[in-house]
Amino acid sequence: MTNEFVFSRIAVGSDHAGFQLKNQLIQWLSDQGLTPIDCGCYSEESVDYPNIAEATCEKVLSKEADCALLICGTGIGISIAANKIDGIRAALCTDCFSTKYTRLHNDANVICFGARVIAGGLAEELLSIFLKTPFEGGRHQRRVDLITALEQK
Ligand SMILES: O=C(CO)[C@H](O)[C@H](O)[C@H](O)COP(=O)(O)O
Repeated sequence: MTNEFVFSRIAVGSDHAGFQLKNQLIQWLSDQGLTPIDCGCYSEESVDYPNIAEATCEKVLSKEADCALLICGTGIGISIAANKIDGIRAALCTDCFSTKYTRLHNDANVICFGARVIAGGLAEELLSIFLKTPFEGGRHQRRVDLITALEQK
């Protein structure tokens, strides 16, 4: 990992369970000089995470954002929803190793957190790793291409 960010515009979305962590991480992104794009939700009123996943991932597909961060209670529901969208490779991350390798090997373009699972400090650390780690390409590009081909079936 370098100290340089490889992404600068980050679409950020959460459901009600992730609302507080979303706000913390939006502040952290701004503090790093990056550009967070807040895709909601905008309060702790209950909302449905598939709608948030769709609205947030749309920013990546339209190239308004370079990548996205999604948060729900466990991170599972919102990552399942995001991975139904063509062109999205969403990774639910809870540790440094997986976070690094989902960028190096999977070219993940969405990182997901469970706000009821990990603390804010770890989330900041993982987000930093994700945003600073480039895709390795090579044999991994072939595998990512095979994933993309699955979307056409
Ligand atoms: O979908 C989830 C589980 O994968 C998310 O954690 C949601 O945030 C959670 O289900 C929301 O639960 P709530 O009881 O409606 O707050």
